[in-house]
Amino acid sequence: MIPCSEVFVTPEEPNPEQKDPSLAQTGGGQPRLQKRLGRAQALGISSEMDTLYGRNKEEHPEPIKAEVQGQLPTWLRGILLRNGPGMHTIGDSKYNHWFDGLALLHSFTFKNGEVYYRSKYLRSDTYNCNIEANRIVVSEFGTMAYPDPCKNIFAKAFSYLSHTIPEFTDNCLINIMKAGDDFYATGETNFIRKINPQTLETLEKVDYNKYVAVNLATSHPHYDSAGNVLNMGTSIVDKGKTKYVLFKIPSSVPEKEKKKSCFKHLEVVCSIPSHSLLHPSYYHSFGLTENYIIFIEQPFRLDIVKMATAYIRGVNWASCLAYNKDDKTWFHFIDRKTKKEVSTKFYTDALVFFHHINAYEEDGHIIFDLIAYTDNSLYDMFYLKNLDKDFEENIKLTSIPTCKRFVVPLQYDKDAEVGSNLVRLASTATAVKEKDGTIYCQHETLGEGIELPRINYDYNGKKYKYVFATEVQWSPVPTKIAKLNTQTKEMIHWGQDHCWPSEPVFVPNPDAKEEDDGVVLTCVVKSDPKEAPFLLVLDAKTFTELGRATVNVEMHMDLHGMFIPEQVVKTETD
Ligand SMILES: CC1=C(/C=C/C(C)=C/C=C/C(C)=C/C=C/C=C(C)/C=C/C=C(C)/C=C/C=C(\C)C=O)C(C)(C)CCC1
Ligand SMILES: [Fe+2]
Repeated sequence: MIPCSEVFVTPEEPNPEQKDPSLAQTGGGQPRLQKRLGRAQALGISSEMDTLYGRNKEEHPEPIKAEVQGQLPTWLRGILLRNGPGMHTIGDSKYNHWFDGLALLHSFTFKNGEVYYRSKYLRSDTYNCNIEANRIVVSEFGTMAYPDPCKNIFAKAFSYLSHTIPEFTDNCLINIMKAGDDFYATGETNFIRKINPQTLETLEKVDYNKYVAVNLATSHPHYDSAGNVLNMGTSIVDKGKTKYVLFKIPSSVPEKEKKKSCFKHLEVVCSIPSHSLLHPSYYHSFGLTENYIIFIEQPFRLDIVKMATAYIRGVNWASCLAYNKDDKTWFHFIDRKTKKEVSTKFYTDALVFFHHINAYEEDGHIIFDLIAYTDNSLYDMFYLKNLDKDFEENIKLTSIPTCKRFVVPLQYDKDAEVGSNLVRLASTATAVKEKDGTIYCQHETLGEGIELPRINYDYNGKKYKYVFATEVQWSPVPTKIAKLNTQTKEMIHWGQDHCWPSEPVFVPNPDAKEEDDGVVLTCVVKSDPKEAPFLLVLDAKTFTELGRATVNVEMHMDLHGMFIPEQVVKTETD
């Protein structure tokens, strides 16, 4: 447990006398927490951060019927469940970074042509401790939380020693994962939180570390055809080694063990030693084909010594991430049957990426698509101080998100000449044999200015055509959503004035014959706060609007989510 009783503050702690005394009391049950939350939410509306990103959002735990315009397909039944940061100010303390905010879950339930909206803060230990203390008391990636600010350096050092390995946050704000019959909010630490997808209530806290030695784990797991979860995490300097660990969570457990959690049956698939003991790569997702797991070791690395001393040095963990543009990016391919890594060394130039799009095999090659950058300006762009009222003009990415395709020949003529391109498919991507036997890969660009990519997941690991994504140019403003045809590189778009669409989620038509038979769902928030947000339903083939469900609430900008078909979870009105 995170110790709620300790009084922590963030570095920018204001004068304690400015605090509202009604917020300073400790103890008390849920009603008091609720009251404080209300006040915290009110306090979050500051002129400095009065933007769609920084403003605290109210939760709406009871279903609100949306006003539906247009005709939603009758087969669209289930819950769109999404996650993202909703609260960045607690009492007088503020998070530094948008990705630090407290997780706010929200859902749209589709039933008989009607749509119901609800939202609820994840009651993580982090949330409870912060609200109880009425300040940020648990560190997030971009915000280090401190014990009493009056402590001098020696007191800080003592406090540091008693927190040598601080308990990580369980503020799981990034995504939603299905494991077995259950759903979890996920972040990137060793904790995930079970949630009720209908009521959005927070349930058990799961510590991956009890089942597999990882300190960090991705929030973008994959699912195999049997519904097992495949995920990976980093094990930092454990028994003198730093490694990336791939693990599998079974979709079901034997009948006689039904009461046990599926995590008890978690299996380690394999592990990949890190190129560097003290500088493991940061990664946010990985790839999967029918026969291989793809892990990309990018030169965007955590500095473990810096991390271990961050607390005492008064810096956040994010400052311990560094991109080395002169290093290589290594590709690792693990055979899913043998669990062994392909021995040939493949690499490309330095890049930064967060999202794999899809990957597949063709004629002895592995093809994988990423959204990549040439620097780390994306993370920096989301510091809240950058997202104040003039950010649309002032904040610019120095690297545009680029959809890159790599084509990697697993089977090639071992006697091929040094310097020859081993790619035998129609692509401008290359893979050139080098003197030492390593293979240097260069990408083909499929498109630019898209992020938060989604596909028809039935095509995950298979040859595919379509990417659905949010369109951005050089700023953090999502202006449109796009459908990219990876074969022709054509893009079609949906966008309207003042509309900021979220990550588009593809939902297949149950009778689908083609990859894009279905709808695309996106939450649209308005840049004018007086206008109501809506959930947009597009025909995935043509990107024409089928309908929209408008909800008169202040909706948060979110990150990721999933659609849960009705047969998987009964809808709330059942
Ligand atoms: C949202 C919009 C856009 C795009 C957004 C993108 C590309 C978002 C990517 C999000 C990522 C990479 C989120 C990662 C979050 C990571 C977190 C919260 C990690 C926490 C880890 C902790 C606390 C671990 C500590 C570990 C230690 C200390 C280990 O020693 C655009 C750009 C499309 C525009 C519209 C909106
Ligand atoms: Fe992500």
